[in-house]
Amino acid sequence: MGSPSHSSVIVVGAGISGISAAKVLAENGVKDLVILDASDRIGGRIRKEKFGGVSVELGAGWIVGVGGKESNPIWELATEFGLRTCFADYTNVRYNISDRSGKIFPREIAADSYKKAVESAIRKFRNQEDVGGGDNGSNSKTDSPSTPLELAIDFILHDFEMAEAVPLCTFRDLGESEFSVADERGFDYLLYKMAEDFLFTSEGKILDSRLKLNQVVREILHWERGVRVITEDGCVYEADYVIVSVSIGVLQSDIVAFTPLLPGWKLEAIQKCEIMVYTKIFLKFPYQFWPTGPGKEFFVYAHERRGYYTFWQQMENIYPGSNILSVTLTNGESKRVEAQADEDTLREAMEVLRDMFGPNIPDAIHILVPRWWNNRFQRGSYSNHPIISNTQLVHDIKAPVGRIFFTGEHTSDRFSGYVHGAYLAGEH
Ligand SMILES: Cc1cc2nc3c(=O)[nH]c(=O)nc-3n(C[C@H](O)[C@H](O)[C@H](O)COP(=O)(O)OP(=O)(O)OC[C@H]3O[C@@H](n4cnc5c(N)ncnc54)[C@H](O)[C@@H]3O)c2cc1C
Repeated sequence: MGSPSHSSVIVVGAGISGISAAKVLAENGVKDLVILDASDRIGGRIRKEKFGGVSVELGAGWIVGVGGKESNPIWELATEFGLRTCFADYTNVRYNISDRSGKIFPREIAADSYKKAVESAIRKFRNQEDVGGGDNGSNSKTDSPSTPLELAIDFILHDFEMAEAVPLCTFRDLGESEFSVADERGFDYLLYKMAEDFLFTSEGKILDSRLKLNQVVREILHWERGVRVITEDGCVYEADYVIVSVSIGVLQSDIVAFTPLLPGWKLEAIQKCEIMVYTKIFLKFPYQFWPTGPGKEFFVYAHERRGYYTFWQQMENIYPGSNILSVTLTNGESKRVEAQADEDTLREAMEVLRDMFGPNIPDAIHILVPRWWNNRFQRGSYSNHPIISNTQLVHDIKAPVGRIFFTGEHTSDRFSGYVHGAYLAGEH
């Protein structure tokens, strides 16, 4: 092993927060930096993959919060770099709910259930606010969803929208519209364009030796005058400061050891932050058998098990003629599906589709099941701070410890969970 390289700053993680942090440093004259990422690419949870002849986004796929009083910086970048997007048309989603026999619930019944679910969520939110952030158990039994329709609506509201029930900053300040990324170059094209400003690139590739991929950080030693970062393959990097941008799930796991240990308040904040697992499964068909057109982009399946292949998107708006459907699972269902063989997932998804569209639809010819929970460099999809911002928790999660700084979507006080939150946290 040669003597360790020394730089001013080491950035751990080349997701959007790590890249935006490094860019701001470079713009401010800090050019001797090193960016280490465990995987073989930049982007982290922004990740495209070729599937069924097009580029699908396994991670972030929507630019959320557009058209409000404040501008969404990711929307600005997308516009500047000509990223192809299309409007995500959720308008009719609550009326496209099928029961297990394929019948669409009548509009008035769906609307009524939806209204009740929103009212109940608002009541719960207000009660939590009154008791200062804790859940006082006010989600009474009578409020709890129990029928397949109620469970489906509860899933849409809580695992998807939330905007209608609680004043999330993203929707309140940035706007209520969402746009799907519909660009063959992928959402991560924005990261390459950002990197071009401060790293050496050629023909769409980053060739700068300051970006080091396949470097799994296992230990961060820190003392009064500097830091030392040690990777799984024994490389040692020294610097004046380190910025850690790995996900909250990675921080909760034992992959990165801090020596000396992080202080108790920091460890407590890290452990308190909840992680959401969110999985988009893609299915490719020989031909399209689902309805298309305005108000048909999303459809919902109501089952007695909450979150069981509930939320579907047809990708005709994004990639016309691609014959691809995507279904979203979350948390327990995501983990269950990650643990089983893809053929079992395909069989389950086909049973659900045959419930909705009848027995004669064709089998899917390909399936793609991302595994965010079992990816040791992610350990989940995004942070889920308690809805009522616990100011102390957010403060502690992002607070530096000596020469160690923390960034990433989970450190954003206003926009945690989102790409724009990660980007702004990195800049900050
Ligand atoms: C399925 C899914 C759907 C989503 N949908 C949306 C959406 O539609 N819109 C939206 O705004 N947001 C969405 N998000 C959230 C969004 O993707 C994230 O908030 C954002 O990309 C996080 O960026 P980050 O830089 O904080 O973290 P990351 O992108 O996770 O970057 C951290 C980097 O650290 C690296 N790393 C981890 N461990 C180590 C280690 N030990 N050593 C070295 N490197 C390490 C990782 O490889 C990774 O590249 C979604 C996320 C997922 C997973």
